[in-house]
Amino acid sequence: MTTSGLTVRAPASSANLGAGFDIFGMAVGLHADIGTGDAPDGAQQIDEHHPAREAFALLGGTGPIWLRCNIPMARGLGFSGAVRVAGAALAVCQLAADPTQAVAERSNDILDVTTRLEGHGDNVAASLFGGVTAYVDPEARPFAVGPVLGSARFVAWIPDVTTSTDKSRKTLAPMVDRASAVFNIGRAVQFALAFAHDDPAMLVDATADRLHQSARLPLVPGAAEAIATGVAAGAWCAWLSGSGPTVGMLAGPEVADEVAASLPDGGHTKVLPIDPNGAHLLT
Ligand SMILES: Nc1ncnc2c1ncn2[C@@H]1O[C@H](COP(=O)(O)OP(=O)(O)OP(=O)(O)O)[C@@H](O)[C@H]1O
Ligand SMILES: N[C@@H](CCO)C(=O)O
Repeated sequence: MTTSGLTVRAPASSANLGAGFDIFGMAVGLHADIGTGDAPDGAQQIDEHHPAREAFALLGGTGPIWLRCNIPMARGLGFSGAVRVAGAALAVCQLAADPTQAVAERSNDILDVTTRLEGHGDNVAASLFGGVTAYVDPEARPFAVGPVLGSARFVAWIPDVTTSTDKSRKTLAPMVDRASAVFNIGRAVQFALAFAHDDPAMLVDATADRLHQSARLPLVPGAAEAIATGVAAGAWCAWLSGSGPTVGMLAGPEVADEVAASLPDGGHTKVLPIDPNGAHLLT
């Protein structure tokens, strides 16, 4: 809390995780803080057109709000999902008799409003609940994340270009063939089983995809190379993060820096933890 207001934090997210298009999400250690009252250093007041403000207003929030955020926009790291979740969560805290319980008590409302605003629930489920999630309409199903995969590092290769998620979705074919559907179902199950067994070996090849990556990867120079190079350097798996342009990968903590160092020019890298917490009131 600031001296005169409330502050809510929500993490960035990587969506799809390969085969789980519009389903899987992973919260990662970059954050959007949104608050009422005095804005701290580095924060900006946000206007009525901002995605966070829309979510805040839809859940009954009133008055000026500010944003402080280290999530890059339009890079496939769930900026819009995180700020919408933080805005919606701030509204329920503002309205609650006990703000400390409000995000948990009204998580269904936050998920519902932010999914409608986003048009898909994968990013917001991860930003709201933390960890690794499956959005199975209309609910979010958090994965159990055991000690081995809980200590994994999310290595991000973040190109200098941006991708509009809305525009990118419109370029995807509306129909998929049965073989591609079967391929993706198998990989998505494999990915979920890797977490159920806390077994990184099962992640190998689990992020292959035939629903969206083949259309999107050619639009990002260096992205296919980043996937191949990261896996060759020791990452268990790699995928196009959300609609891109970022490539995400999971690696053990002992090789994560080496994986990051191997990635091609044309993007900067970050080595981040999986964020286990999701949206919460900062104390
Ligand atoms: N100040 C603002 N006012 C209005 N809209 C904004 C503002 N800041 C950001 N946005 C909107 O936020 C969205 C961010 O882009 P987009 O949803 O494509 O990327 P992202 O959330 O970072 O990535 P992804 O969902 O692929 O992980 C855009 O729709 C942009 O118009
Ligand atoms: N599932 C969404 C995620 C966007 O971050 C997409 O791939 O368009």
